[in-house]
Amino acid sequence: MTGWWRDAELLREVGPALGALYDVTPTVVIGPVSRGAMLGALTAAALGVGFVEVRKDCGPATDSDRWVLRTTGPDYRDRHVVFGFRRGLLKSSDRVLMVDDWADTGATALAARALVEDCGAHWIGAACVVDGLTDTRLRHDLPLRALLNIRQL
Ligand SMILES: O=P(O)(O)OC[C@H]1O[C@H](OP(=O)(O)OP(=O)(O)O)[C@H](O)[C@@H]1O
Repeated sequence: MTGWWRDAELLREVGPALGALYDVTPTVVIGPVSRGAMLGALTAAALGVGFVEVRKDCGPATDSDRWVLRTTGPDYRDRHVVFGFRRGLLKSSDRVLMVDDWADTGATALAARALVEDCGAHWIGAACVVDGLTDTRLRHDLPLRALLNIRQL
C-alpha cells in the first residue's frame, strides 16, 4: 500500500477524502505511526486542524511530561503494542478523528479510542483507507469508516 503515495494525484486527494468520511468536524486528528501518522497529517492539513502522532513503544522515559499509554490486544501480527502520546496534546474539549491506512483486528483503533477517552476528549471515530476488519461488529461499534473495503482490492 505504501507505493500508492508515489502517485501525486492520490497523495493530494487522500487527505480530503479521509476527512470527509464523518459529518462531525474534528478539532484535531490523531494517527498511529507510521503510515497512520503520514495519512493523519495529510488529513489534518486538509481539514485545517492540528495533528497528534500516536507513538509506538515510546513513553515517559524519554521526557518528564505526563503521557497516556495503552497496550493493544493482539493485533494482526499477534503483537501487543504500547501506544501513547503526551497527555497535554489533547484537551477534554477536543473532538478527535483517528486516521490510519488500514484496519485488520481493530486493536490499534481500539487502543487509540481508549487514549482519547483517557484524555476526556470526544472520539469521533476511525477513518481508514482500507477496511479489512475481521470482526465486522467493530465497524459500527468503534465506529470505523473507510474509503475501500478489502474485498475491493
Ligand atoms: O487492526 P490492527 O490489527 O490493529 O492492524 C492495523 C494496524 O497495523 C498496521 O500498522 P503496523 O503495525 O504494520 O505499523 P506501520 O504503519 O509502522 O507499518 C496498520 O497501519 C494499522 O495501524
